[in-house]
Amino acid sequence: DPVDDKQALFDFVHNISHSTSIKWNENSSVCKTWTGVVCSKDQSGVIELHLPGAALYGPIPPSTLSRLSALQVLNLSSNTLTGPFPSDFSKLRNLSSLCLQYNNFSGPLPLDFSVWKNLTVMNLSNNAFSGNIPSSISSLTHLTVLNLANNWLSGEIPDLNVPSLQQLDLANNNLSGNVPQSLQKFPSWAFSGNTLAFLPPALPVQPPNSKPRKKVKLGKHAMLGIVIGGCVLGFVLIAVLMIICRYNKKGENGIVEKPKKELFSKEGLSRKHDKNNRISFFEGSNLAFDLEDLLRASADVLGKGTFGTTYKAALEDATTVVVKRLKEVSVGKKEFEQQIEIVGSIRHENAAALRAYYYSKDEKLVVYDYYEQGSASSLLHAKRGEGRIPLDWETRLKIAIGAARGIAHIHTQNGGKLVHGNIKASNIFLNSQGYGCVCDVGLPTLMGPMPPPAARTGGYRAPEVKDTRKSSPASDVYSFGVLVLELLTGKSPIHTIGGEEVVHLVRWVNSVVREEWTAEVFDVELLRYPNIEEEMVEMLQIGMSCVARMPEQRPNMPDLVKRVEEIRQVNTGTRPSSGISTPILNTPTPPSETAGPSFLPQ
Ligand SMILES: Nc1ncnc2c1ncn2[C@@H]1O[C@H](COP(=O)(O)OP(=O)(O)OP(=O)(O)O)[C@@H](O)[C@H]1O
Repeated sequence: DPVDDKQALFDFVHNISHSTSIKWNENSSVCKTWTGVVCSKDQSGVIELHLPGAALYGPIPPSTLSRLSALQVLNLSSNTLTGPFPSDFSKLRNLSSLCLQYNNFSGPLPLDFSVWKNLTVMNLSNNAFSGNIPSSISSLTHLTVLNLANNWLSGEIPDLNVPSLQQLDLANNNLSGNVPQSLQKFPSWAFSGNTLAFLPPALPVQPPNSKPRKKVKLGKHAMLGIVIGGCVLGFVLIAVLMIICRYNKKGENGIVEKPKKELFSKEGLSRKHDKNNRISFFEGSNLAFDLEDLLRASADVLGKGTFGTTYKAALEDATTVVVKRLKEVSVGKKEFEQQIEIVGSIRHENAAALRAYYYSKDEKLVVYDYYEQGSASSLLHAKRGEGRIPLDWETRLKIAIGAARGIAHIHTQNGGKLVHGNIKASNIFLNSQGYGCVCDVGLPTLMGPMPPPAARTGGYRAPEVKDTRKSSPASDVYSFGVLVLELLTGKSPIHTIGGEEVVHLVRWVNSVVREEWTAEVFDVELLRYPNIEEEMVEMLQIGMSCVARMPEQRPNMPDLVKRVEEIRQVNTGTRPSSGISTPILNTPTPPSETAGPSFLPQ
């Protein structure tokens, strides 16, 4: 056994609060029996340490793990580790994979990443790291995965020109400025939840003429020509300026309008619109503007989704709306209008009202109210770590109840033929009563065939759905189930664990429940609320029934509404007084998914 490494691990585990599942016996072989420890072939040193979800709590004791000089893989994800990034990790020169996601680390990232020359996977997401992204990351020439999402990182993104990089996620930070050219190849969701611009490459600056210029003597005629030419140009410029000033004067009062930030036009919203095409408003929308107003509105990009770019637009009359610029609309104008009329007529407190639309050859726009509090996704995942306001159980319950009611209502529309087709946490907002409210109804039917499940939507999409246009009520139920599991676990439908390993939330929940570690599935943020154990377990059972592999085994929406509404009523007054004990439920695994990885090695 590597004696020094064994001692280092011992010092670590004795100085940190941890779960009882770490069974490290001093008298047994560290290489053969210690949970989560992997040694080199010749057993001369510990090369991997995997302790995800091991209830590690507090700062990493200094001079413990940093003594594992041969360590290559360190996975301490999904714990409650706090404090700054451990500075002594700089001694772990052989690290190739560093996974500290889903903890409460805070403070700046280390300045000098060049010490970890072999690093290929780095996941520091879902912490409270702040400050800038260090440019020294570009010295990591083997880096393939970089995930810094859901932190408090700010400032500009340095030009991380790492050719080996294959996966990048910087979403939900406070980053600003332009996305460097070298990173624009990554999908836009990797940058969402920041204030970033995707600017085209700057035009190359003409190199100064290397040849020494010859001094040319100008003759008298040439000088006269230049003076006259200069005067004419001056007059033209003054005339143009006067015309511009006149044009900008408003009415009689002579006030010149302030220049506006016309992001729509900058982003390329076509000005070649057909004069005959007007924005059509739906009943009760209280909005009145035309395309010109929209073009003049100052707009911020909220994100780029499956259907196009979404903008938050502030109109001149101080109204704020959300405008989706749909790309790849495959249906013609008539079909578009028929479909959009169905969606636009929906009025339900749990379905976001479609306020207006615009259809022309070049542009297709849909307009919604702006939901200030953000989506269930941002409430759940943004800014994990210190300084975050946790999403309480009451709100999660209300999100699920509202979403269920909204989806159930959608399924009754158009003679029972309407489906949502894209239920996901980023499409659920909070209505004025704090209940879930479903947005983006029916958009998939307007689009061309969508590509096979991309990482961002795949986690919500029912296994039988190969093309988003072919969604069904049962596939909406599946997506709702994933949303429920996301609300319970605080984890995204697809996330990485151990860096290289992609985890499907549905499989993970199934495997944890099967292993009788049910309490481990719940979001640590929920553990602070007393007496909600039974409610969470009920919700878990609901979520798991929705994600059954076979569509016919899933419940229908009206039944689901009843079940989620009953969670509170049933448990009122009968809730246990204690916290969570393990195991609290031993549910037989539904025949839905194959087993996936669990958080702790057995
Ligand atoms: N009405 C709205 N009010 C506030 N934020 C919104 C609104 N509609 C969308 N957003 C936010 O804007 C961002 C981009 O939305 P968009 O719908 O384009 O993409 P998405 O939800 O990430 O994916 P998808 O296109 O598959 O729905 C998301 O963060 C979303 O939550």
